[in-house]
Amino acid sequence: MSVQITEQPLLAIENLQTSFFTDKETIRAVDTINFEIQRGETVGIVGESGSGKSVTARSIMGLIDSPGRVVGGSVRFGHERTVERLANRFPKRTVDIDELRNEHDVETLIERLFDQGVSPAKLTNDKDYRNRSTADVDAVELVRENAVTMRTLVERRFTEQLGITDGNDFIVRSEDGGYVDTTHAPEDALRMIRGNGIAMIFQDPLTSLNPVYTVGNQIKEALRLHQGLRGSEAHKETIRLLEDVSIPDARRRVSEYPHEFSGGMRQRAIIAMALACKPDLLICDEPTTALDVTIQAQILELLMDIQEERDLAIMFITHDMGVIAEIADRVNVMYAGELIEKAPVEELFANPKHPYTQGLLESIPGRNTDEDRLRTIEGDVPTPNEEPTYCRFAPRCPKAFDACDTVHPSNVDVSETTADHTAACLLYPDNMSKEDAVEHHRTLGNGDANGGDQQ
Ligand SMILES: Nc1ncnc2c1ncn2[C@@H]1O[C@H](COP(=O)(O)OP(=O)(O)OP(=O)(O)O)[C@@H](O)[C@H]1O
Ligand code: NI
Repeated sequence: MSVQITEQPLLAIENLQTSFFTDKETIRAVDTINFEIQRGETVGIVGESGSGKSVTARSIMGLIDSPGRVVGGSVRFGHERTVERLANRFPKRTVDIDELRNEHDVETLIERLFDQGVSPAKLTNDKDYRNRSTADVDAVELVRENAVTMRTLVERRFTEQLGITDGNDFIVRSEDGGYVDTTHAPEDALRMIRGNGIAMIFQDPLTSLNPVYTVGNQIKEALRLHQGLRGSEAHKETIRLLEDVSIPDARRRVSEYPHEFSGGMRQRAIIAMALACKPDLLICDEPTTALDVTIQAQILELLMDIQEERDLAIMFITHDMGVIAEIADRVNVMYAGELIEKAPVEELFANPKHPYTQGLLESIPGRNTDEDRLRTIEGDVPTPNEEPTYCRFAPRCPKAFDACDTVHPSNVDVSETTADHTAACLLYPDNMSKEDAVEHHRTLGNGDANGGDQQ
């Protein structure tokens, strides 16, 4: 697997918060989560039913409908081709970081924010500055240590507060990599992104295929929309795509209807349709759940092959830890709207830290000594309908103690060997005493450690 190391991730999710406002309550379906996807890698999102996986995917795609809304944070998609195309189409809503840098002095801007009472914790994610007040930190220091740059100011949208943009922008351009923020993009921009930048496949292939058109015609339509192909050119490309996803006898099957395809073949057709958009990121929401185990394995194999060929990044959603082990490079574990553990896949399986992850791993068939007595975590995921001032997993947690009911755990580093492993649990960091760890989380929670920058 070739994971290209570039400064900018392909996708950066920062403090994303999506809620559903029902008559009865506000459901915080995605509650302030942070993660990144690099080019060409597979990031798994795992968690039980109701943990917020699908809402995360739909938030990225700009597909949240009323009564739901993205209420905070950002989703930055950084593929150059998409950024260029959108910047050309929406020039008035594009901000150029390099231009801003020429026009303004970052130090002065930071000082102005300090004067308005903005704390370093809100300006930077840098741990060294998290819990310090503006009185303890000066602008020069932040700039010198690269803890705040023009890019951070733009990303965190202080530009509007500073009056250097109108705050209407959702496209950021820069020599060293720009991005499009899908949470602030209008519908016509989102359609352009969904067309070429990010494609999504769902659990049930039937809902994604129209029963009244042949499979071939539906792929051709995608090719016409996203690549401008028509006629025999489109026909040839359609057959090539069907062959790419290993549909046998593609020349004949191109003119068949979805109901003539088996479940596995339909899912292959859906993947072909997603590929017709030439996406850079493919979001798969439980694409194999409805399939039997053998077919499931074939589809996973297919996705991995395609990924290698096309240098495609994949975000793979599943509740199945076994599937995660097969396909993911890095894993995000979600629980009740929150991201509670994050690690490279080998590290997560060898060294799960959060009691919830440990529970999920114990429930994989074959990992227990006694296979018949499959252990699952007792109870259900609670509906996240209030602000977490406690640990949402505590009621089901075998390791819960008093403080879990009154202190909300933040994600902290949990590994000596990799900086890439975090968990949100009061038991960590485990090089601290329990009391100190709890105190640490209490301060992180109060100190706005995640830099929640928007309402
Ligand atoms: N349209 C909606 N209206 C109200 N609440 C919703 C809506 N969509 C999702 N939710 C709530 O958001 C939370 C997260 O749902 P989500 O579908 O993201 O879970 P999931 O992790 O994808 O679960 P599954 O594995 O079952 O697909 C749940 O509490 C769910 O009830
Ligand atoms: Ni789901």
